[in-house]
Amino acid sequence: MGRRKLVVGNWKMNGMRAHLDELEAIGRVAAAHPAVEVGLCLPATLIMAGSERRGAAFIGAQNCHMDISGAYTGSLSAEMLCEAGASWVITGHSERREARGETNEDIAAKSAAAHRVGMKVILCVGETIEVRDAGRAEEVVSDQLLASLPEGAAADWLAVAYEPIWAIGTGRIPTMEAVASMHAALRAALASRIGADEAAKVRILYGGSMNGDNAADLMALADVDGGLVGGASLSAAKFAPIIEAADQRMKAAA
Ligand SMILES: O=C[C@H](O)COP(=O)(O)O
Repeated sequence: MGRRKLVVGNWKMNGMRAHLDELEAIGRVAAAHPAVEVGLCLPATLIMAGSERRGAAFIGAQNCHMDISGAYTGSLSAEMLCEAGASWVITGHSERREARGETNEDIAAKSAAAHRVGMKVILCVGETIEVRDAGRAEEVVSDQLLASLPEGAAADWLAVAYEPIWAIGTGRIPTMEAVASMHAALRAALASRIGADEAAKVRILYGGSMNGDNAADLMALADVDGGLVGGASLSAAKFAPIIEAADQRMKAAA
């Protein structure tokens, strides 16, 4: 049995209650493509309302704290997000690694905290353009993955998202060969830690300027198991072709 494609929108710091109509429309697209697992990682303010109108899409969060509770003004625990309706959480997004100084250790701890309350995790990794140009992308990103991988990582609760930082929101993506090679390297890195059988079940998503024009090519690559989508997930009209591309690949592989 192959890996089920996973297509997740990351709304980042976008979305007010007025956008819940769009979320509902995405939930309907998800319902029309049950072979694909579809989700939306929302700003925390929309998680509760979004989870009531999500249709067949799951709702996720974009970050969580590593502790259960405590004096952390402005932070949210995994348990709080889960109670609000989030079943998944993104950890290690480059926008938090860079701007918030999150370390690999923080990310492993956040991922473990989410798992402890029964949430699933999308763990993000990716290289800068300087690292890519220096020809060190696979080595650096594989090391980053192993350093931020939580204890006991397993395919039933952890997915990985490869997001080249220079491709996020820029309209640029790596060559298909580079994406294929990176995803294979990441699976090999996972295998070295959790064993080849388990690594073969982990879904590895591509993220960074994925859209309706490039999704089919990206998802046709052997180790690309879906996408983590920013800008193109904000409307059902732009997100639907990506979900459809994933559905086509599921049908082609069946
Ligand atoms: O989490 C999503 C990624 O950062 C990709 O964002 P983007 O699709 O807007 O390039």
